Parts: sequence; C-alpha cells; structure tokens
Amino acid sequence: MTSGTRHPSPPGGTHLTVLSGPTAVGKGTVVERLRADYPQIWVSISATTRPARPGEVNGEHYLFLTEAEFDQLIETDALLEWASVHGSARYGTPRGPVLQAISEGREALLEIDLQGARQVRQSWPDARFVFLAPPSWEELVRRLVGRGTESAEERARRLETAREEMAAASEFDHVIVNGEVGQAVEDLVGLLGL
Ligand SMILES: Nc1nc2c(ncn2[C@@H]2O[C@H](COP(=O)(O)OP(=O)(O)O)[C@@H](O)[C@H]2O)c(=O)[nH]1
Ligand SMILES: Nc1ncnc2c1ncn2[C@@H]1O[C@H](COP(=O)(O)OP(=O)(O)O)[C@@H](O)[C@H]1O
Repeated sequence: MTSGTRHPSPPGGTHLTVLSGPTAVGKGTVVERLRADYPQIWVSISATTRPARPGEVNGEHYLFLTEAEFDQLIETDALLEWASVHGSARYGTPRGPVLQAISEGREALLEIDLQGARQVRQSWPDARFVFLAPPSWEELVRRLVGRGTESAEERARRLETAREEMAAASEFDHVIVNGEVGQAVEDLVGLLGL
C-alpha cells in the first residue's frame, strides 16, 4: 500500500520508533502519558478518514480527511504507510512531518496498526519496532469491554483481529507488557535511549 520509497538509516542510529499492538492493549493511553511526561519526543499525527468524535480536534488528535483528500495523499506519495483498520476507515502517516522531526534530531514515534508497521519495515528497515502486549488475553478482553466504546459485535470483530496481531509479536524488535501504564512508558522511553 506504500510506495517503494526507502529511507536510509540516519547517522548515529535510528530515531524512528514504531509502536503497535492489539486493540485495547492501551496504546492510546501509553502514548498520551508519554506526550505529557516527555514532550521532547515527537509523536506523529495520523491522517484518517474516520469522522472526528466529540472533543477531538483536527490537527491535534488526527488530521480528519475526506476520502478524496486521503486518495490525494496516496497519489502524491505523501504517506509513509497507510492501511484500512477495523474494516472501516483508512489511517496513514504523513511522511513529511516525520522526516522533518528526524532532521531536527528528535526522537519520532508512530502509533500505528500491524499492517502499517509491516509497511514501515519495508521502507525503513532500521526503525525500532515495539509491540505493546497485554499481561494476558483475559486482561485484553477486560480492557476492551471496560472501555465501553464498541458494540458487542464490533468487539468480537476486533478480538478476532487481535488474535492475529498477538501472533505477530515475534516480528517486533521489542515487546513491552502494558501491566502498569507508568512502567510501560518508562520501558518505552528506555528503548529510545532517553
Ligand atoms: N496503519 C496505521 N494505523 C493507524 C494510524 N493511526 C492510527 N492507527 C491505528 O488505527 C486504529 C485506530 O483505532 P480506533 O480504536 O478505531 O480509534 P482511535 O481511537 O483513533 O485509536 C489503531 O489500531 C491504531 O493503531 C496510522 O497512521 N497508520
Ligand atoms: N496499563 C493499564 N492498566 C489497566 N487499564 C489500562 C491500561 N492501559 C490502558 N488501560 C485501559 O484499557 C482501555 C483501552 O486502552 P486504549 O488506550 O484505548 O487502547 P488502544 O489505544 O490500544 O486501543 C482503556 O479503558 C484504558 O483506560
């Protein structure tokens, strides 16, 4: 789904980290805490075709785009990766801001799904790939139910995908278990060398 553009490893090692993990493992929660506690880390803002939820700000949580606008980004090779997630909306990482942040010497973090992580692996093989795992399958289900944002039918669909995603953990360079949020953030920051 991405172009064939490859990015060379920058001198001094990689500054790009990709965080993935199954639905409801706590990716959003961990990244939110990281943003608050470590503002020096640059976090990518994804483009998406899903509608904004109440309280979400365009350009802050996501770039909310129409299908045509998203198509335009694909056609102009402006996305580092993109994927249809949970069968509905498309999500993608704008390439320019990532390159800009890295050229400024900042640590850059992408929170994207497994399909996106695999694409970044193709174009940016030296990036650091981190899988956020739940303490157990039962706890993952508890978090998904506890969040209360999906219908039972949607939850079942997501758990099906989550089973496949859990099986892909070994593709990643590092696995962090999200037992306690603060500890998971510290583990992640440790990998970034901060
Ligand atoms: N490939 C890809 N996946 C993304 C991107 N941004 C977010 N995602 C994934 O899309 C999913 C969004 O999930 P959802 O629960 O519907 O909404 P959220 O509240 O926006 O996270 C999560 O699995 C994210 O990891 C992106 O830029 N690229
Ligand atoms: N370490 C944790 N311990 C307990 N509950 C957590 C933890 N991390 C996240 N949660 C809860 O789990 C649910 C899913 O977290 P969320 O960040 O929305 O997941 P994701 O972004 O991976 O889909 C939320 O209700 C969140 O408050």
